[in-house]
Amino acid sequence: MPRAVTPARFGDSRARRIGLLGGSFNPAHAGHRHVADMARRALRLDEVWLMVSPGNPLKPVAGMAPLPERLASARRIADGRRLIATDIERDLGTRFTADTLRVLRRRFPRARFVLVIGADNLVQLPRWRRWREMARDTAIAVLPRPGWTRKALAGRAAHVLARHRQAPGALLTESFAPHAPWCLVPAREHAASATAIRAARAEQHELGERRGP
Ligand SMILES: Nc1ncnc2c1ncn2[C@@H]1O[C@H](COP(=O)(O)OP(=O)(O)OP(=O)(O)O)[C@@H](O)[C@H]1O
Ligand SMILES: O=C(O)c1ccc[n+]([C@@H]2O[C@H](COP(=O)([O-])O)[C@@H](O)[C@H]2O)c1
Repeated sequence: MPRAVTPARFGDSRARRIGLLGGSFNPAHAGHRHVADMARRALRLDEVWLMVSPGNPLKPVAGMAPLPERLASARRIADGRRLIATDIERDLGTRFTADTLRVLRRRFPRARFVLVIGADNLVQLPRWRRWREMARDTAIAVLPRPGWTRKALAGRAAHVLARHRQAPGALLTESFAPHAPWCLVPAREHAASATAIRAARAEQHELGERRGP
C-alpha cells in the first residue's frame, strides 16, 4: 500500500521541481503512471503530483465518481514518494488550472511547477480559462497520446504558442521571462484511457445482469 502523503508535508524548505499532472482520474490507470514517469525522467522532476480535480470545469458531473473514490484510485498507482496523489485543489478551493497554479506558487514560492498534460489536453487548451496567461507563466510538458499527438501539434494552442516550443531541456531553466516554454516529451504512446475502462466495466456489469444470480 503506498503511504498516504500530501504535498503539504514538503513545506517550502528547498526548491523542488514538481510536475503537476491534473486530471479527473475516473479512474486512474497505467497511462497516467506512464505519462508521469516519462515527464519526470525527461524533465528531471523531483516529483509528480497526480492532482485529482474536484471537478473538471469542462466535464459533465454525470458519470463522475466522487472525489474520495478518484483520489483512492490515484493513490493506488502512486508511490507516495516521487509520484504523489493529492486533492490539493479541494483545499485550495480552485477548479481552474490557472487559479491553482497562481495559488500554488504563492504557497510554495521556491518550488518550480511544470504542467504535465496529454496531447488531447493541448487540443483542448484554448477552452481553458486564461490559458494564454497560464502558458506565459507556466512551463508545459505535453505527452504523446494515441490519436491525438498529430492533432495537437497541428492545433490552435500549438499554433499560437509555436514560438515558445522548445526541446525538453529548456524547461529545466530557473526563470522563464518573458514567456515560458513548452515541449513535446519524446515518449512512446500509451493506449490506456479512463473512458475505455469505464466502458469495459459497464459491459461487464451488463453481462453479469443478463446472466442473473
Ligand atoms: N494514455 C495517456 N497518454 C497520454 N496522456 C494521458 C493518457 N491518459 C491520461 N492522460 C493525460 O492525463 C491527464 C488526466 O487524464 P484523465 O484523468 O482525464 O484520464 P483520461 O484517460 O483522459 O480520462 P477520460 O477518458 O475520462 O477523459 C490529462 O492531461 C490526459 O491528457
Ligand atoms: O482551467 C480550466 O479552464 C480547465 C478546463 C478543463 C480542464 N482543466 C484541467 O485539466 C486537467 C485534466 O482534466 P481531465 O478531466 O481531462 O483529466 C485537470 O486538472 C482539469 O482541472 C482545466
